[in-house]
Amino acid sequence: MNKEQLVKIRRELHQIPEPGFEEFKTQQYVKEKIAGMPQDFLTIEEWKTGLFVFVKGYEGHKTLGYRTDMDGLPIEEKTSYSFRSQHKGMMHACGHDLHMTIALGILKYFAHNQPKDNLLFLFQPAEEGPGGAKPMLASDAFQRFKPDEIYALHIAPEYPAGTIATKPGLLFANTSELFIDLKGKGGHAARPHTANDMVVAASHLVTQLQTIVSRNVDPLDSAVVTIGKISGGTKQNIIAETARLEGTIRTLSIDSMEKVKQRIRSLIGGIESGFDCEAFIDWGANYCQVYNNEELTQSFMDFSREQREVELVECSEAMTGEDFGYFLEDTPGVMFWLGADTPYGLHDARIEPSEAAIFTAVSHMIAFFSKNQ
Ligand SMILES: CC(=O)N[C@@H](CCC[C@H](N)C(=O)O)C(=O)O
Repeated sequence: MNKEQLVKIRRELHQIPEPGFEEFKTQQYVKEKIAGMPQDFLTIEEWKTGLFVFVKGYEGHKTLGYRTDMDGLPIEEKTSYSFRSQHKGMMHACGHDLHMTIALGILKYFAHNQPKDNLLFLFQPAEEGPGGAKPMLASDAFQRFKPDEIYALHIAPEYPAGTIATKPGLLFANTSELFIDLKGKGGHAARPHTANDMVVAASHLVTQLQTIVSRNVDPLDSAVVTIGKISGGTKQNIIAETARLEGTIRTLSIDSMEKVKQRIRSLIGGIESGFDCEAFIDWGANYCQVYNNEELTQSFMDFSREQREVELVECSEAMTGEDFGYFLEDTPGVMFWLGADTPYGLHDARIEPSEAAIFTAVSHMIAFFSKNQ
């Protein structure tokens, strides 16, 4: 696939971001692109709103997996693009449009040039939540095609295009979503003594949650508790009967995740008794850490170091989450960051990743998967 075709695909995908497990147009688009490739070595199987594409190798002694995510985020786009999202309130703000384009670019090459080993391409829905990796891993199709190794990438705004950054072992954190509903008693704004205000209770809780990382987690470990959304009440002169906090927890160690959750339960117990209200916790989707296989990562890094068009960086672990961690629990493999050179971070409405990153990744992964041919 030439650069112009790759850019066209990325821009078309950018315009149709969809939520997790609702990637209907995206799946259709990807299917049409694959249908336009030679079919001789391909077996395609739909899985929910995702796809498995198996490429039969001419020797086929082992199977190498390559996974891309597919979903967008509920963000109103603020880029300068002429090809902005056509789905109001949704945006590819985490690079999944680039990730899918890269997967299609690699796949097209091997649809034309039969690989020695089998390849399995996984187009995975719902990475941003509620998590497509775990059920995809448990699916019959995955168990049938079962890769021996698995690879994936994620764009990294902070590195220049042409950079690949990774490390053996722990790369991304353990995560848990966090939803807390508070229920008190509504009333007239002028009569607070007859009501039980959940805006006040929620405000106290948000402040108390900030003490977990600073006071309860070992300073030499790392954790994050972020409340990304708070809602409650109905009108400025009505005391709120309910409030809801939505957030996420990140920890580098598995033990700290349990400890943070325990502290959240205790603080919520305190809010319930202190504010005479009821509280309900939902931990939402939990993702295990992304842990790169040491040996495969060393060999991927050695290979990358030798490629002149790539700048390899050995990075530190990050507090981002990725349900690709579930594939790595099952199958040895490697995840890496792909430099995409934009001043705006992941999940920012203004992010404009460099499309040059697509070309780097496509040629790098074609060379990597071809290295033993
Ligand atoms: C790479 C990236 O940004 N991943 C997401 C994963 C979301 C996990 C889950 N929905 C949560 O919010 O905990 C991230 O936010 O790190």
